[in-house]
Order: sequence, then C-alpha cells, then structure tokens
Amino acid sequence: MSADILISIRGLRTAFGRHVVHDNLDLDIRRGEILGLVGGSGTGKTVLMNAILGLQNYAAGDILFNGRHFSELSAAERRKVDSRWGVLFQNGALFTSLTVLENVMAPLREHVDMSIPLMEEIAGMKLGLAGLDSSVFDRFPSELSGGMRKRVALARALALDPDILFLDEPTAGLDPIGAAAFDALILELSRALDLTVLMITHDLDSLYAICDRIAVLADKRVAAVAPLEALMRNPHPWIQEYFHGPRGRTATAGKEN
Ligand SMILES: Nc1ncnc2c1ncn2[C@@H]1O[C@H](COP(=O)(O)OP(=O)(O)OP(=O)(O)O)[C@@H](O)[C@H]1O
Repeated sequence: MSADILISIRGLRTAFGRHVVHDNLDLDIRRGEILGLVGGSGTGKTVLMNAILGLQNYAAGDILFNGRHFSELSAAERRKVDSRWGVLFQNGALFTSLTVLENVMAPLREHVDMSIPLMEEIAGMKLGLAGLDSSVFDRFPSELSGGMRKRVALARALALDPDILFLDEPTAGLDPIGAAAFDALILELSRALDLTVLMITHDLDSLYAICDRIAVLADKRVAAVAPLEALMRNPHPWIQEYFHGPRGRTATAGKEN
C-alpha cells in the first residue's frame, strides 16, 4: 500500500438481510485530502462511513488503516485508532444535558487522563478553532442556532487532535451563507492541522468549494473517484445528471460568478 494512502477499502460487501448495499467496493482515502462522497439517496454513503468507523459489520472485504487490517487489531489498538478519528454525525449528536464546553470535553474525559482545568482549556481552544468564543461555553445546545451547533460538534470532533475527520452532511440544514462559512472553516482547518477529511454531502457548492477529489457511489460500489473537473467528464448517467442537471448547472454558474 502506498505511503500516501491512509485508508484503503478492498472488496467491501455490506448487506442487511438480503438487501446488498455494497458489493466488491474499493476506495482509497489519501493522506491530507478532502474526499467528497456523493451518491443517490440510499446508495450507502452513511453505511460505508460506519463500516470504516467500526460501527457497521461487513460481510466481506478488507479495510486497512495505515496499511494494517482492522480485523488484525486488538480491542486496545482499535480504541487507540478510534481516538485519532473525529466524527461529525449528520444530526450533530450533541449531548443535550451538557453545556457547550462539557460537550467538547467529553472525548477528553473518555480517552485522556488530565486535570479538569486543562481539559477546559483545550476544549476552549478547540471551540475557538471552530469559530466560537467564550460567550457560548456555558450555554446548552438547545440555546444555539443550527450553525453554532455544527461548530460545537466540529470542535468536539477536533478535541483529540484527529488525523482524519469524518463529516456526514455537515452543511445540511444550514442556509447558503452559513454553509459556505462552514465549508471555508473545514478547508482552513484541514490545511492548518494537516487533516484528512471524508465528507458525505449532497451539497454541490461544498464539492466545488473544498473537495480535492470526489467519490461517487452507484451500482453498489464506487463508480468513479476523481477531481471535480475529471469527474464531470465521466459518462456515467448518474454523474452526468448530477453535475450537468439543473442543480449542477446552478452550482457551476455560482462558481464562475
Ligand atoms: N440498520 C439498518 N437496517 C436495515 N437497512 C439499513 C440500515 N441502515 C441502512 N440501511 C439501508 O442501507 C441502505 C443505505 O443506507 P445509507 O443510510 O447508507 O444511505 P445514504 O447513501 O447515506 O442515504 P442518504 O443520502 O439518504 O442519507 C438504504 O437502503 C437503507 O435503507
């Protein structure tokens, strides 16, 4: 496996009963890239992310991280790998009974042995990176806007200095200006912190703005993976409809203006 590949998936098969979601799926995630993952509804984007995260069993295939098979890792080794990953789930999944600061401290409490004041300091720093100041630290998630909640979830995903960030539709539910600001934040953080990012999205603007490459899920596998310009020339019918249909044209026009 090439040194620039962080995660390699080979021959993956996932199924729920007789419903096969992925069959013989291959995908490489390169170190330091922002890889967008797109596909029609129900094509298995979230199931694929969960399989990588160890939250979803698979019937066949291999997932390698830094060249090592997940199946070979002991529970302790897997836990260590998990602590190097940041995840932003689709709904943000903040703890509603914890304050903003406590939410960001949660992974530190779970994985690191350090004093409470130090945890608070680190959590505050991560919130700062996510563009939030101390005026929100003591608020509860229900007291925040959708965009602010996403930023808290992002700060929590960054709490343990991850190597890779998994984002499941990070801009869903945000207005276009909020979504563009969030995209810019992801791009800035990924470059500054040398993060690898896997981002599931339906948002064409996000693909145009920040993705280095885009993987398309179709026909139970990765039908294509390429930088945007090359992908747009791919003759696959779903890709043509997606990028050259009305929504695609609008996003392209927005990019050119
Ligand atoms: N726990 C489950 N039990 C049974 N089927 C499931 C389960 N989770 C997912 N599926 C099925 O697997 C398929 C892929 O689901 P997944 O949520 O990964 O799709 P997706 O590409 O992320 O869709 P969307 O873009 O709509 O979020 C769907 O047909 C879904 O119904």
